[in-house]
Order: sequence, then C-alpha cells, then structure tokens
Amino acid sequence: MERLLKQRTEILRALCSGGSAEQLESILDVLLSKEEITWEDYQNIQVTGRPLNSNARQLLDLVYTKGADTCELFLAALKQILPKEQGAALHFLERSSTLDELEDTQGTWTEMVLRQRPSLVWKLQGCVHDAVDALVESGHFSSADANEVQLPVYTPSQQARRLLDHVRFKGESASKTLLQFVQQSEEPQSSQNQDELLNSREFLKKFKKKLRSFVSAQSCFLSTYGRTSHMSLEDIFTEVQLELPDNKPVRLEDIVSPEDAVNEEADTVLVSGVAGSGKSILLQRLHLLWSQGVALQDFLLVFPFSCRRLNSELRELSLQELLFQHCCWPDRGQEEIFQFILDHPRLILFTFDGLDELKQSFSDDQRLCCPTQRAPVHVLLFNLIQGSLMKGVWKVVTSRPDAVGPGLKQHLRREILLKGFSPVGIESFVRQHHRDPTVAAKVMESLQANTALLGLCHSPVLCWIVSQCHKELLGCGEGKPQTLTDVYLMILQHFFQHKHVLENPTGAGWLQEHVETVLNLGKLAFDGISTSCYVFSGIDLEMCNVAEREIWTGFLIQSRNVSQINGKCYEFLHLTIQCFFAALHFVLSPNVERSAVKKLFDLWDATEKGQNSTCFGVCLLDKRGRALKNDRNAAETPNLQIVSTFVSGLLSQRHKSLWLHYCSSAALEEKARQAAKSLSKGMHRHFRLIPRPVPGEKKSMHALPQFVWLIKCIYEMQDSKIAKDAMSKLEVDHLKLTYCDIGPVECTALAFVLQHLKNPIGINLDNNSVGDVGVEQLLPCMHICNSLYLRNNNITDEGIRKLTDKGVQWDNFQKIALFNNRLTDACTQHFSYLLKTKQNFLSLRLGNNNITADGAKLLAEGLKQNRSLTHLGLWGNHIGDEGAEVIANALESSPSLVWLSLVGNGVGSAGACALSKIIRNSPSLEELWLTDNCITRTGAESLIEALEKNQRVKSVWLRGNDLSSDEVTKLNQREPRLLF
Ligand SMILES: Nc1ncnc2c1ncn2[C@@H]1O[C@H](COP(=O)(O)OP(=O)(O)OP(=O)(O)O)[C@@H](O)[C@H]1O
Repeated sequence: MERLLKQRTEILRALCSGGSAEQLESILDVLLSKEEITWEDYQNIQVTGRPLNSNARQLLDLVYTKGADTCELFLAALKQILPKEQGAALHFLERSSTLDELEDTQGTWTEMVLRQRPSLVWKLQGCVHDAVDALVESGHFSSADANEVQLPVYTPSQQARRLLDHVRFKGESASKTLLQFVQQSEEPQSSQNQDELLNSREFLKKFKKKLRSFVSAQSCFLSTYGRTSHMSLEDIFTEVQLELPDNKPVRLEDIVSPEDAVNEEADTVLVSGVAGSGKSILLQRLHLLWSQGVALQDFLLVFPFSCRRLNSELRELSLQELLFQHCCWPDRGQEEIFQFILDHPRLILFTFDGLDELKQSFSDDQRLCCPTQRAPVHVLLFNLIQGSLMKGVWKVVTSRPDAVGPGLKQHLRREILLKGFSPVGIESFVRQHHRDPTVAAKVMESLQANTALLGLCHSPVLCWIVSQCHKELLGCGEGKPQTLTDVYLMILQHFFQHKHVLENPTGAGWLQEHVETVLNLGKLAFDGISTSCYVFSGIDLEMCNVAEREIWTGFLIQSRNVSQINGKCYEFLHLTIQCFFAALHFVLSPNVERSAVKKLFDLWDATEKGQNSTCFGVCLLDKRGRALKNDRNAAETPNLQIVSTFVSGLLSQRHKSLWLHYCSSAALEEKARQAAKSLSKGMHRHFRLIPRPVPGEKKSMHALPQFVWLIKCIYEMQDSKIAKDAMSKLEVDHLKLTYCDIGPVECTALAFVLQHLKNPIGINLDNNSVGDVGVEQLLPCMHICNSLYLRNNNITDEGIRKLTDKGVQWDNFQKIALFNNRLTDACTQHFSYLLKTKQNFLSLRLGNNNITADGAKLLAEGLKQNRSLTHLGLWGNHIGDEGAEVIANALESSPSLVWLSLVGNGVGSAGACALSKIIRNSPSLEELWLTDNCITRTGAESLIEALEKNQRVKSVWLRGNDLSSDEVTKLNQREPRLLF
C-alpha cells in the first residue's frame, strides 16, 4: 500500500501515457475478473466524458481504500500490462508478484465471461463484428445493441469491452453463445467455410483473385537467373531438406501447421537457414503453390513481404496501408476487406522474407495493438510477429540463424531449419538445370570426382553457380575448384566472358578488361554491407561510378517492387555475391588500408566479447570522407564473416597472382600476412577459452561458432603452414562440435586443419548434417582421431563403406558411435571387415538404425574373429531372437567384451536364453542391457541360471519386458543383479 502512495505520480503517468485509455481499461479488466472491484466500482471509474487522468485517480483512490490485497493485485496487473520499458521505469514493480492464470472451466456462463474478461478482450479484438452478428442472429442482441457496441469512436479493444458489458446484462444464454463463438473462431476454418464467406462477399472474391494473380506473377520466375535466362520456378524448383530442431523432417506443405509447437500461444513459424540455403525460394514456392490452389488452402488471403523491400519504406504506416500498399491494392471495398481481415485472422497468412536484412534488430518493447494506428514499419512487423497486433494471423518468417536472438525465439510457435539440398537434391537440380542429359551426366561426374565441390553444392546458391558455370567446370584441368572463393571466381569469370570456354578458370588475363567494373561494383557492395544496404538507387550507382554497361554484366538485377521517385533500383544477384564484391574491394582497392584486414578479422573477437564491432566502419571513409559507423553489428556479423572468408580466399597464394597487375606486391603480401596472423591469433585466443579439465577427466573443448568460421577461413587460404600453426596450440583430448551446423563444407575445412594435430583426439560431431559426403571429407584427418561420434547425421551405408575402407589403416581409430543415422544391414559387412582387420578396435555403437537379423549375421562374422572389442551397442534395431542368437554365438568366447546393449530389439525369451550363453562363458562381461525386449519369465529364468555361474557380471537390465510386478519382485529377490 505504501508503494502505491509513494509512487502515485509515476503510476498515474504510466496509466495515462500517450492519452490512451487502453492501459487503465486493461487493469480494470483484470480487477473485475478477479472480483477485486464490483460493477458499480467499475462504472464509477469509467465515466464517459471525464478526463482520463481523473478516471485513473479515481481508480487509485479506490484500490487504496480496498486494502493491501487489492493493492498487491493492482501492482501485479500493472506489471503485466505496461510495456516492458515503462514497467522497468517503475522500479518497485520488480518486487510485485505475478498474476496466476487459472484454468477456467467452472461456474455459470456469466461468471466465466467475467473471469475470462482480459483474455476475451484480447481474443475478440479481431472479430467483434462477427461476434455481434452471432449474438444478433441468436436473438440476444438488438440492432441498437449492435450499433452501440461497434461505434466507430471505439478502438477494437474498447469495442470488445463494450460487447462484454452488454452480454453481462443479457444473461446466461448470451454469455454461453459468446463463449461458444470464441471457441469456434479459434478453430481453423475449413475451405468449405471459406467458400461460404466468399460467396457472401463478392468484392472479397475479386480481391482474392487479384491477390492470387499478384502473388503468382511475383513467384513465377527466379530473380537469381537475372538476364542469363528466364527460368521458371516450376522448372527448377528442387526439394530442400527441412527439419525441426530435433531432426524430425518436415514437408514444405506442412511448414504452417499447429503440430510440434514449442509455444502454443504463438502464431509465428520461423524458417532459418544460412546464406544461400534457399529461404527466399522456399517462400516463393509456397506463394506459388497457394496461388495455384495447391497448398495452404486453409488461408483465404496470403500477403508476401520482403524485409529488404520494407527497409525502403520510411513512412509510418497503419496495418491496412502496409497490406494494401506493399502487397495488392483492392479495387473495391478496401475498408470491408480490411475489416474482414481483422475479423478472420485465422484465414490470413503473412510471410516475411529475410528478417536478418531488416535494418532494425527484433525487439518487443514498443507495443502496438491497434490495427489503425500508424507506426514505423519495423514496429508493425515486430508487433505482428509477437502477436500483439492481429493475434491469430499466421506468420512465416525467414532469417539467417545468427540473427535470431532469444527475444524473437520466445514468440515463435516453432522453428524449422532449412538445410539446403540433399545429395539426391543436388543431382535432381543439375538434371533440371541441364535439359541435355549428356551435359547433366558430365556435370555430375565431375562433381563425384571432386567431393569438396560436391560438398559445396549442398548449398543451393552454390549448386546454381556450379551448374551455371559448367563449361568452365568441365574445361578445367588441374586447378579444380575446391573452395568457396574458387566457385565465386568462376562465376565472376563466367559473367565477364559468358560464352567463351577457358582452359583454366583461375588463370589470369580475363580480369584485365574488367578490373574497373570489379572495383566499381566492389565499392558499391562494400558501402552497402557497411550500411546494411542491399538495394541501390541510381544515385548510389553513380557515386560508385557504376556505368550502365556495368549493370548489364549480370551481377546486378533490377529490384522488384521498390518504388523510387528517381527511377529504377538495383540489387546484387544474391547477397553472397555482394559479399564477394565487397571482399574484392578489400583486396584490390587502393583506398583500403592494409590494417583494415586486421580490423575485419578482429571482428569475431569483438562480437564474442559482446562489444560493438565497428571494424567495417573504420575500414574506410564514406562518400563525404567521414568514417562510416555501423550500429547494428550483431546482425551484420554473418555478412562480415562471409566477406572475410572471401578475403582469405582471394589473398591465398593460389589467387594472389591474379591481382598483381592491379596492386603492389608489397601491399598484397602485407594484407595476406595480416590475414594469416589474425587467423592464427584468433584460433589461439579461442583455445585459451577452453576451461581446465576437472581432475581425472579428459580435457575437452566445445567449439564456439567462431571456431567454425576461423577454420573455414584457414581452408580458403589453402595454406598448410597456417593450419599447422593454428593447431600447434590445441592441446585437448576431445573436440566437441555438437549442434554447430557442420555440413560437408565444414568437414572439409575441419579435416584441413585437424590433420596437423600432434596427438590423437576424440571428435564429437553429434547432431549436425555431416552426411556421406561429409564423412568422406573427414578422411584426411581420421588418422589422428581415436573416437568419432556421429549421432544424428544422415549417414548411410555408403558413407560407412568409405570410412571403414580407410579406417582399417588408422592405428589410432578405436571407437565409433553412429546412433540415429540411416544405416541398414549393408553397413554391417563393412564393420565386420573392420573388426576382423583391426585387433585394437574398442567400441562400436550403432543404435537406432535399421539393422535386422541379416545384418546381425554379417556382423557376427567380424565379432567372432575380433579379440579387442569392449563395447557393442545395437539398441533400437530389429535383430529379433534370430539375430540375438548369432550375436551370442559370436561373443560367447570374446575375451574383451565388457558392455553389450540390445535394448529394444524384440529379442524375446528365445533371444534371452541364447544370450545367457555369453553370461555363462564371458571372462570380461560386466553389463548386459535387455530393456524393452518382450522377454517373459522363461527368458529371465535362463538369465538367472547363467548369472549364478558368473559373479563378474554386475548388472542385467530387464526393464520394460513382459513380466508382472509380482514376477519382477520375486526375480529381483532371487537375483539382485537383474535390474528392473
Ligand atoms: N529449392 C530450390 N530449388 C532450386 N534452386 C534453388 C532452391 N533454393 C535456392 N535455389 C537457388 O539458390 C539461390 C539462392 O537461394 P535463396 O535466395 O532462396 O537463398 P537464401 O537462403 O534466401 O539466401 P540469403 O540468406 O542470402 O538471402 C536461388 O536464387 C536459386 O538459384
């Protein structure tokens, strides 16, 4: 109570801020719903025509006179309702308790309406019109009631409150009708319902048609192909890999689904993926499917937005203006259509492409819930995402993963990870790109022969470049493209020289004629990256001396749907191409000082320490000679990292000669030296962060994201000396890279550096996307690896074939774990060979794959001849009793086996009886895991009998088998080593 008195002025200010009655009314809703105030109190406070601050004062007086409990509840309501920023200003609110949310399903209908008042106001905002219709139709409301509730002077939330006030006086039946209406409107509407709605509103039908053709026109062609060809999306679209964070695959059509929600209250689905993984194309495809009536048919209207385009909207807009001015203008009935949208949020889908490109980073401190209120576009967007504005509308947002912070995550219904093309996808893309099957086969052949490049092709943008440059690719002899920089140099050359086939894509000569263009476009790209600018006006082009003919080289395309008073706007074909040109500027421009390279590479350190990285800004001067400053560093970091990866590649020994005609050798050497030094230093700094091992435990390092970036840069430099130097200081027994987005490309880089380690190491790559191509890429460093963990990595028998082929020669290699991959019986012959050949192999874990009795038979061949294996895990496969028997026969005389798991393999009692053999005869076994195996009393008796003969065995796990609780008690009393 004391707090209320002391802070009265601040509370009053907060309640009346902005002149809106919303906060006061929201608090009244809570107090009413908790029955802390009566209806009479409510009417005494809400006096129409009286100034807002008088109403607020009246409320404070009342709360004070009601005593301590009411004051406490009032403060809790205030804490909940005030926007975070404002709440934080009232320090004492920190200490106030939070409101309990009660599950409300009891009492009369009228009581329920009262208790649910705050949430009903929220839910009804978007559909007051329909709720009133329902009450009029059911005879509870007269037309006068309807008009009174919907007076245009009220905001949507006020209309909702007036509706609830009216319902209260209409009795039980009206309250019931209202609650049923709210429940129904929360359920998704069927397409049949949509048809009825459309038929009743002719103008809406017309708008849907117009929107469909607008969306279809926007989605038909791929912009990336620019002037090189007019490729239709239908012709080239290739399936991409989509997964939930727990690796569960998701189909494109199921992206918008209520399933697998991490936050049931949220309506925003995030699709995240690295640069060039195909996010924009995925949305384009979804839009097209909707416009063709093939997918997303639960949505009547779909509004596509591009954050890149929204950046150029400098006006404050209302939601209505945002929808119609940026998407599709209705010819008729604009107001009615908008009202329809407000009333049927569940029938509407918004998509926002490239949230990472928005100039402002996501924040939820500026609340907005009124759809008619104007606000800066990013504020509208953020409020839509978090659901304060137009709750119930589904949103699909795409972004690079680095730009998604915890603030945004809490508003997501679910996140879907986009992982680019699968190996099958790469082939299918190449075949679609080259209609001539001979050419397609040749491209595929050259990719199979160059797996580093094949690895790069999992990224759709790289797959496109490689296919586009097939002539250069097929024509190249020794200098096969291996790195990201090689591939982008190939497209650079391709666009400059189109139709000419050159012998060596990285050879000099072709650049001479075009160096001016490279410098001009480089400057444009560089300035753009440093100011988060991806769309360029004619003036921007002029400032960087980009001439008309340079626009037509193919690297720039005309922006769609960006209105510019002064004419056309342009953007780079793809953001990664902009990054590549920015890197060329770094290397070639005389205006970039040598120290700029160091500053660029030091950015990782700054971001790691949470500091602002202004490196890019201080690297050069702006158009007026002032240092550029970048104020959204976190979001820019991914682009800067791509730039620095390219800079590493361009400064590598193999490409340096290309630039010698245009810059001094000394300057180039210095830049390359700076880059190499920064990378080594960065790596060593990273190693210093490794915590000291707990006594008795192995020293292990969990790589930070910067580690992956650093090794990729080192790989681009293709300099073993740098790799050696970087690794010289890594002294760990175990390197953990779990959940680090490691795909084949990262595996190539990892192997490039790790092969220089001096001492054997364990490598944990659990939960990544290594795949078979990645496994192959790891081979060069496997001689130094003693244990390899690859849980959840999409590996098939083919990957295992390649690994074991070489694995038999590596002395250090002793353990492998492959839980949850795509292995079948075919892999077991490879492991069998490995076990036969390698008599120091210790641990083989193949849980949760598809191995049956046939696989077990093949494996048993190897097990029989092996004298070293201590751990064998086959849990979650399907070997059955037959498989158990062969395994038992193979292992009964093993001198080394300590641990065996056949959990969940349907071995049954027959299998258990067979496995008793191992218990009886093994000189080393300590643990046998037989959980979930349909074992009955017969099997258990056999195990007990065997255990009596072997006191060395410590435990046999039998949980989840076919034994009654009585049997379990008795068996356990007889043999405590049986664990249930
Ligand atoms: N599913 C696909 N089928 C065919 N080609 C694709 C597909 N996805 C992407 N591509 C090719 O890759 C290019 C890059 O894709 P896209 O622009 O969608 O990537 P992005 O993830 O949005 O990249 P960024 O984060 O840099 O904006 C496309 O222009 C196209 O050439």
